[in-house]
Amino acid sequence: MPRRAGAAASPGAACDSGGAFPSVGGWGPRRAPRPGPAETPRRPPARPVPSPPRPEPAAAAGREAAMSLLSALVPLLRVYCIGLRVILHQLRRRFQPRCPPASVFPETSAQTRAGAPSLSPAGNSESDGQEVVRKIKEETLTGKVEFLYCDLASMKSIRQFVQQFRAKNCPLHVLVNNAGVMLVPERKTEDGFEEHFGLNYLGHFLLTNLLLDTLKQSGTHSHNARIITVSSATHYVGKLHLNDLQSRCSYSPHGAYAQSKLALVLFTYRLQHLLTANGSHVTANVVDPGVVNTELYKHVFWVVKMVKWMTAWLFFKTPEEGASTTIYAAVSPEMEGAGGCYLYNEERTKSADVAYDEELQRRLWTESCKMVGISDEASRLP
Ligand SMILES: NC(=O)c1ccc[n+]([C@@H]2O[C@H](COP(=O)([O-])OP(=O)(O)OC[C@H]3O[C@@H](n4cnc5c(N)ncnc54)[C@H](O)[C@@H]3O)[C@@H](O)[C@H]2O)c1
Repeated sequence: MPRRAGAAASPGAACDSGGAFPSVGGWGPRRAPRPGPAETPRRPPARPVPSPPRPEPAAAAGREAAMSLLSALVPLLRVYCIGLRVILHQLRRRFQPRCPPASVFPETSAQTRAGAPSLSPAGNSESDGQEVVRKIKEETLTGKVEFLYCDLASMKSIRQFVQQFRAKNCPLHVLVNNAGVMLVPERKTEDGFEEHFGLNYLGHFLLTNLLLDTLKQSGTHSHNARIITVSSATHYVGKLHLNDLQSRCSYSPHGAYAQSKLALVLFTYRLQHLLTANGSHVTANVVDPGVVNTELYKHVFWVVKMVKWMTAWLFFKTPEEGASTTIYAAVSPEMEGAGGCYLYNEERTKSADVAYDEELQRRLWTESCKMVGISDEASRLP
């Protein structure tokens, strides 16, 4: 700072001094030689230009620390506020008399028990994946379940997964973009992206785009292929910083998580727009599971962890309850042909206003294509 202030003052002083520092090089206008002392016309002495007050280094550092604290605190409070609102809503619903959610998924159970669809749970943990495969096989008596490794924090791994999947020549009727991390400390993915943005958003952006041809070939007029992307209520308080998507200027884990979830909503709406413009038999919807008792909270502050541990049975949804809207979006006959919806508690609802901003959707899409290295063919479409 002091250097900048000094640098700014010098040229001004030079100009005002009426040639105290005459131009000698080629850049400034040539001037007549300076008159000698006898001929010097009487001019009032040049007034020194007051340089801007220099901030004390300690004060500046203090102000900077306060600003960065504030930029971490605001997203934190916003995320906790929206979390509390969702919890209160869940609690009210829990004690409301409702019809049992019985026959929402008759198709699924029939299909899976008959062994019709094959499933490819994908993830970055071989042991967890094999456990999922074992459970599905146990419950559905179908052998067509195979775990495929895919690390969504690595563009290379995503490309390898897609290659492996395509080599199987299987149709793809439902793609669920579910993986996510929350409130991780500031760190980068293998490709150098901020982890929330890189994994939660860009990973799914690339995966979906690479699988789009297979999805288009699998969907039909009466049975559209479906893309379901799991977002979160935190998107309502998210801010998309198009000029700083990697949170380089200031990092807040809460802000970064909320931004990644808002990006997923913007992405889904843009994707649906492009699919419709293309006449594809594929739909894209976005799901908010609510506040669910899962491993997602492993990076929260220990006090919050304690509170969660004591109260989750009352305030949080079980993983099964949390998954129900995703399953509804994936198989419900009511959702056949419906795209561009934000679903919460198995109902269509409104997402944040900013998510409907088509210009923002378009700009994010273009930027994302550049980041993951795919061509933005959509840029030619309206
Ligand atoms: N739990 C909640 O309260 C809540 C609320 C809103 C939204 N969500 C969203 O629901 C989704 C599922 O989260 P969850 O609550 O089941 O949490 P979870 O931690 O139990 O599950 C996250 C999943 O993501 C997978 N994953 C993490 N990193 C990965 C990587 N690099 N590559 C591939 N897979 C990876 C994990 O293996 C795990 O299966 C997330 O997108 C999350 O943001 C959860």
